[in-house]
Amino acid sequence: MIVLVINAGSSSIKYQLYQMKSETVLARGRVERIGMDSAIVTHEAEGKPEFREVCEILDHTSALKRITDILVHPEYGSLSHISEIEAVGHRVVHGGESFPESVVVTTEVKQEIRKLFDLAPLHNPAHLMGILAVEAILPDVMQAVVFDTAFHQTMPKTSYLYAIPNILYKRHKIRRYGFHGTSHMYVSHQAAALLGRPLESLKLVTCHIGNGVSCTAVLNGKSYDTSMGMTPLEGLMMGTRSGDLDPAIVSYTMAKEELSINEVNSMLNKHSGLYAVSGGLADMREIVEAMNDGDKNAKLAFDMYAYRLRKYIGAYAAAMNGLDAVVFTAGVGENSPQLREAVCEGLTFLGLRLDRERNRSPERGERRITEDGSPVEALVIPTNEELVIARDTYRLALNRGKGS
Ligand SMILES: Nc1ncnc2c1ncn2[C@@H]1O[C@H](COP(=O)(O)OP(=O)(O)O)[C@@H](O)[C@H]1O
Ligand SMILES: CC(=O)OP(=O)(O)O
Ligand SMILES: [Mg+2]
Repeated sequence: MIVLVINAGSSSIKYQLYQMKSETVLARGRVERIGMDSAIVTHEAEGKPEFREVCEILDHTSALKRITDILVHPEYGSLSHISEIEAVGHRVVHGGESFPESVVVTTEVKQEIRKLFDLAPLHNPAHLMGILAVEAILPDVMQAVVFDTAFHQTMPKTSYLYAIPNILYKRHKIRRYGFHGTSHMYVSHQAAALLGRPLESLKLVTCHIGNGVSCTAVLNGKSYDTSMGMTPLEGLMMGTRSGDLDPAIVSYTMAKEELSINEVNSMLNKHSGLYAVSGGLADMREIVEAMNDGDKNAKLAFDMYAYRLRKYIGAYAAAMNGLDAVVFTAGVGENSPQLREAVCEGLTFLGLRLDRERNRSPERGERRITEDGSPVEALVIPTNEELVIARDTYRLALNRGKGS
């Protein structure tokens, strides 16, 4: 069975085309910097030349159209016709409490995803656009959704409740959900394999550092605590999101600046984080470049970002009463040795001894970046949310009696 996986992030769509019987990736690619002045499209397929273009792509729907065109392109594509795709699996960021596991898309599922728009304003709208765009291009294909929130359903009440009146949880399900769960789950399994130890015996802090950023305390293979909360706004500093702040700032800013609820939400989600502190740069590559050119605001943004990561790692080591390894993953975590160094620098007290050369090596793939014998390890593990989504989609398609 051929399965197409769509991972629509806030600023990118990544996709992979799988032959599931052998779990082979037939093609993969990404559209990055969606909605910015120039988007970057990259695509590679087994036995075909690589494809790359820089063009203007304003929204997720146009991005998906570009992807399906490339998949059937005579020179770069892997399919003769788009109908060869038998199932499509989507990443969906917010599943609330309705979806503890992956499901097949139905009218009700789409309604639920829509109901959660307010709780994941940068993501759920993009996911639904993706689902609708696939419906338009492949009306008969089975679609499944795999939720970022599912892995964190194991968090204890002490982690997921807010210290506010309980009626708000009862009435409105106001609690912490956590996100990037598919990624945190995948890298924890890979970390255990790399360390050669059972996951059930490990205390890990997994750091998913992409455009969105979250850390998870993974205790004995389960999510014990995570930095994102009811929405993907809580926790660490991100590309355009503030992360943690004093909640009183919201009403105070609304009063002082005469802002509406939407305006203040937009400020915290789209105009804060690296972007706000650096004075307009949300992309870590640009931050590092500006910082190396002596830009003081970019340096401050970078330092705050790294400092906050270090604080969370320390807090989670305390939460688990110990730490075996810190795992770095996603766009920044996998590709920025400077950031990893800045985070690890202050963790020697925990027994994490970074090996600078290993950290800076251009090697890709899963690897240790600590010195031999370091009591706490640091690992780089490229995430593979797509593989987890493909497997769940395949399982759901087989359950419905579709091909093999
Ligand atoms: N070589 C690199 N050095 C530093 N940052 C990088 C590098 N490559 C990618 N990134 C950063 O990764 C981030 C995007 O990560 P990604 O996981 O793809 O995000 P998302 O899925 O949230 O869209 C961007 O901030 C980008 O600058
Ligand atoms: C939940 C979230 O922040 O996702 P992303 O990192 O893809 O923006
Ligand atoms: Mg992502």
